[in-house]
Amino acid sequence: MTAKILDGAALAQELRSEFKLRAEALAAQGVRPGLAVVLVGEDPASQVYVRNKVNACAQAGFHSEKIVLPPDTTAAALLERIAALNADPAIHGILVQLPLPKHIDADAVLEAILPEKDVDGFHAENIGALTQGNPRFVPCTPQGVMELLEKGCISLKGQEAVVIGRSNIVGKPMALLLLAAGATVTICHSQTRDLAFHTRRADILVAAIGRPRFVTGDMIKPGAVVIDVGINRVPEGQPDAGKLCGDVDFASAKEVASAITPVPGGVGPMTIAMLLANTLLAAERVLNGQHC
Ligand SMILES: NC(=O)C1=CN([C@@H]2O[C@H](COP(=O)(O)OP(=O)(O)OC[C@H]3O[C@@H](n4cnc5c(N)ncnc54)[C@H](OP(=O)(O)O)[C@@H]3O)[C@@H](O)[C@H]2O)C=CC1
Ligand SMILES: Nc1nc(=O)c2c([nH]1)NC[C@@H]1CN(c3ccc(C(=O)N[C@@H](CCC(=O)O)C(=O)O)cc3)C=[N+]21
Repeated sequence: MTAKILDGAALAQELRSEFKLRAEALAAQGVRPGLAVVLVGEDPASQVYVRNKVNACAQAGFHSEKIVLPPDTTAAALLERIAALNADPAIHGILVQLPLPKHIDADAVLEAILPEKDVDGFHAENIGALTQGNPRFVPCTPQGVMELLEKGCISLKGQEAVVIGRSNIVGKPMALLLLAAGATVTICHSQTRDLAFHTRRADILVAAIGRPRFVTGDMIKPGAVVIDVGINRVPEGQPDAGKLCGDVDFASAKEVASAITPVPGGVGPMTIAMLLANTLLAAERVLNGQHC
């Protein structure tokens, strides 16, 4: 058996065409959706992501601003930039690229973003709302995964879902969304005693670990749906060294799973599409006066 490929790149492209139409409709009413992306430092991978986000905005007819600050930027200076973006009516969404340099308290920065402009969904208020089952902005990566599952007609009610990873940006919100959709959810992490015991029980397995090709075919239940969130470089000495790979060993996993997301072309493009979706939502809410 070879698994069906859940094509995130194609679905993201489809969604982005829809967003363009919605942005045009908003612009006709005098509001052009605007996203600000703030990058502190010179990490090359972050630079690529930020460029991709800004390009996606341009293609969909959004206004966007890229704010690049030097690596030695103080927390106070960053907070000042955020305060200015909070007050800027042309900006509906603010994203501060993570990770931030170690000398800056990332939580304090995320809390400084106005909740109604927090298109990443990382502000405590938005996480609280999601936890209570009343979401305002759903974090982009887990939201993208849910869209892919829905598009793939994968039902979640009563299914055993296992999420590997418990980060605030992926693992935890992913588990909350699967739970809300009716799955029975297990969250695994680096202290989990017998990881394979859990993964082999999963009807839906989500890997958000940050370790190249960590999940192998023998850890997967035959027929499971495998979602690979990881974005890693293939280590030296392995086939395709230096290229992008996920947290799942695609070659062995696709022989066992019923459906699987590739890397690249799976969850990553969906994350960017959901960032545009959240920015549109923020702009639509301004037009409809749904906050303040
Ligand atoms: N496709 C996309 O759009 C996105 C992709 N990513 C990618 O997803 C991956 C995860 O990102 P993120 O959540 O930010 O990463 P973090 O490093 O914040 O979290 C990784 C999680 O994996 C767990 N973990 C690490 N090693 C093991 C192990 N050996 N066994 C079991 N669990 C383990 C950690 O456990 P513990 O908590 O105990 O340390 C932690 O909870 C990365 O590859 C990242 O690049 C991230 C964001 C978006
Ligand atoms: N505040 C904040 N919000 C984020 O959403 C956020 C962040 N910080 N920090 C880093 C992670 C990572 N992330 C990705 C987004 C898109 C791709 C993506 O488009 N990947 C393409 C490949 C891109 C390439 O070729 O490098 C793919 O998988 O096909 C990957 C990773 C968002 N993150």
